[in-house]
Amino acid sequence: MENKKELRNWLDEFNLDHPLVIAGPCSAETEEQVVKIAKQLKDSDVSVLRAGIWKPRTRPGNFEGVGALGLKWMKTAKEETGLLTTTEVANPNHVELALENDVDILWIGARTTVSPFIIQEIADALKGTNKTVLVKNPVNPDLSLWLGAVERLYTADIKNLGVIHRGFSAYEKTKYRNNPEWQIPIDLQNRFPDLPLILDPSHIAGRRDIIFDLCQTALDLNYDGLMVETHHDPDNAWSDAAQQITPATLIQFMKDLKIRKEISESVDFQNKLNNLRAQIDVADNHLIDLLAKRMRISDEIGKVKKDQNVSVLQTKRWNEILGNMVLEGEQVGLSEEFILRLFKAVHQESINHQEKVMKAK
Ligand SMILES: C=C(O[C@@H]1C=C(C(=O)O)C=C[C@H]1O)C(=O)O
Repeated sequence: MENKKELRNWLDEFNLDHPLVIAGPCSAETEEQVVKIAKQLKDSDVSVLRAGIWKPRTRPGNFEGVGALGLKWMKTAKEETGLLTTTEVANPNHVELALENDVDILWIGARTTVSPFIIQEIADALKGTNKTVLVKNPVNPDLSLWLGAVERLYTADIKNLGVIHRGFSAYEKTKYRNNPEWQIPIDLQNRFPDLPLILDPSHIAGRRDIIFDLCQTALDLNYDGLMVETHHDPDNAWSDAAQQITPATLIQFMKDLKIRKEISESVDFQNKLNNLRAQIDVADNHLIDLLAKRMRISDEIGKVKKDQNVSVLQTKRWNEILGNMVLEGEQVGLSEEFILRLFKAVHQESINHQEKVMKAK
């Protein structure tokens, strides 16, 4: 699959002067709830109503969705508000029921994207339709798995495609429910600039107080849309209560968010940008020289260790460096998260260098 302008045709057809907004409850709970939320979202920037019908849960015993009945409620909501509808499908039976009930856009969840078998089954079930399918990132931070699922659908002749960034699970606990790992969707945009990219801030955040910030970051990174979990009474939602916001809050967010353009024709802006970018280029070259120098020193340490048959990894020394660098970084405005990532990468490269020295005949 190659990048093509046509990849964004389905999105362009919305003819919007703002990002595409998909909103609605985590789960469809009752007909009244679905219709009520849809009505509160109508006459705003929201174009598509979302609701989970089948809810794959991490552990059994939680509310697992109302099932096919909820699709009828979404149809009613669509008739009453004119909003399009979207839901998650996780198998061919879901696809069949969604098609029967006139769901406009289907999305594939993070736990489904990880399985090429199921993606193929879903692709087969969609053959011959012109539905738009949005593929959420897989739970693990793996761009090729994500793009593999998209490609599989594309090859099965499903041409109206998009991706949803919902964050990635991580072993280490952070302030996010799912780590954003912004680098992955940035890489994805590099390879497929015309594949519509939508942020799901709700699943990244897991809590409502950082949703606005995530949305703004996405707009700063040229995302094409937002999919936000929205409930008329978030605290009493049957699933994901902590991360849902009210329709009124979302409507206010859409007023407060700054929509960026990718370029500006202003000559003054171009001059300033060129000047600063030249300074970045110089700084980057310094970084490379410095890293190369550090690795040459590490190679020397490798030789000394080899002579004495001492192990490459020196945990005590490494922890001292890490602790010191976090403190140093803090003083010059570099986040702990960044310092840890940076130095872990530097340490790994240093180890690779020493390994090479140790293994050399
Ligand atoms: C360079 C060394 O070897 C390894 C690499 C380190 C580094 O790159 O800073 C630190 C400790 C060791 O795990 C060393 O022992 O000092």
